[in-house]
Amino acid sequence: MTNNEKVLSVDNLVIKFNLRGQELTAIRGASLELYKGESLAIVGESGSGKSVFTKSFMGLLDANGRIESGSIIYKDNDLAKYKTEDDWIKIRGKEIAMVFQDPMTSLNPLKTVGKQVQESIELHQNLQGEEAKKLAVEILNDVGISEPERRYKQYPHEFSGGMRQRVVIAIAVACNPNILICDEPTTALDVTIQAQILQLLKNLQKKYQLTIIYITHDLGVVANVADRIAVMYAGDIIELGLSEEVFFDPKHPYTWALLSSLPQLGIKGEELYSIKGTPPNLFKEIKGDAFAPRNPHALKIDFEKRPPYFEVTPTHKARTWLLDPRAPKVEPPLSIQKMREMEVKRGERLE
Ligand SMILES: Nc1ncnc2c1ncn2[C@@H]1O[C@H](COP(=O)(O)OP(=O)(O)OP(=O)(O)O)[C@@H](O)[C@H]1O
Repeated sequence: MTNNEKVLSVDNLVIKFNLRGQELTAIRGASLELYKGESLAIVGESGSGKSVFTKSFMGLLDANGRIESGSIIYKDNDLAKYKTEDDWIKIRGKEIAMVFQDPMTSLNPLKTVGKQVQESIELHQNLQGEEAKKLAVEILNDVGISEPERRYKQYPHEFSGGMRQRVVIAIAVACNPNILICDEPTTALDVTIQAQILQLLKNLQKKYQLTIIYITHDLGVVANVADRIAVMYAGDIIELGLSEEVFFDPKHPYTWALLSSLPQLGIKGEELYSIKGTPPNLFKEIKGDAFAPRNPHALKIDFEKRPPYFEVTPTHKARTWLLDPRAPKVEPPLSIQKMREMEVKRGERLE
């Protein structure tokens, strides 16, 4: 985290969808503060609400969705109250931009990639024609596209998947946004290219002073790029902390489960941990801790009352009754304890 200046404050956000006359609560009172220049990863399994949560910052909820309550404060404005496209035009791209998983859905197949970057510059920055073109070539170069002048004139189908994702990132950067949301930006790519794209985003973050939100279901992917991690479960952020706090001292049993299921953390002889059961039905009201039915350590109160956030450190908090001083002491799974021991030893070696 580079400083304490807040760029976005989300407070108690509730988002509902209407589906064939029934109501689904996708986001259940989630709060988050985003600081200038940081990179924050939002992790959680499919359906936990990562996309809905972040799409609401750009007015991109599907037509059957609505913000029921809560606020999203950006530059003294409450985006949760924005209703019209005229309102959102001022935010989308210009202030908050998004890079989606599949580059083909964001690119126009009928326009050269250079033109698409240039149009983004013309729309969002005060530059036109040759000047905009010059900057477009520069940005293509910045995102690691070699021979940018030649490639400017090519069409998306002439690029590989990884190169297309670089173009999509170039278009987002060309809007000169404050916040860049990357929704599973590397899922569709193979492992080596994934690492290159993450490194590229890291470099661009510095150069363009971006605040980045990474959305992913794979904690392993963001281990090296995120300053902070927010863990999402059933439409709420259940743990939030600096990356090393969430990795090496996780407190919520769901975070334990998520971390233990990473193949790279598997311990020889110990069966790979998998999260049993299914996420809760979001059509129904959730009582207590949403993870309780799947939590082998659940207490009676977990089924009755939603846990508040308990502060672990000034930068780390988790919504679990296990952190209540009256709770019995429960040790995290062996793989988590081992990982922590390894980190402590590594720290001692470095001292
Ligand atoms: N238009 C919609 N209508 C009804 N329900 C929706 C709609 N969009 C999203 N949802 C529901 O909202 C919940 C959160 O979805 P969301 O896409 O944010 O999850 P996610 O964590 O991003 O998952 P994934 O990793 O699969 O993208 C899910 O239960 C999903 O089915």
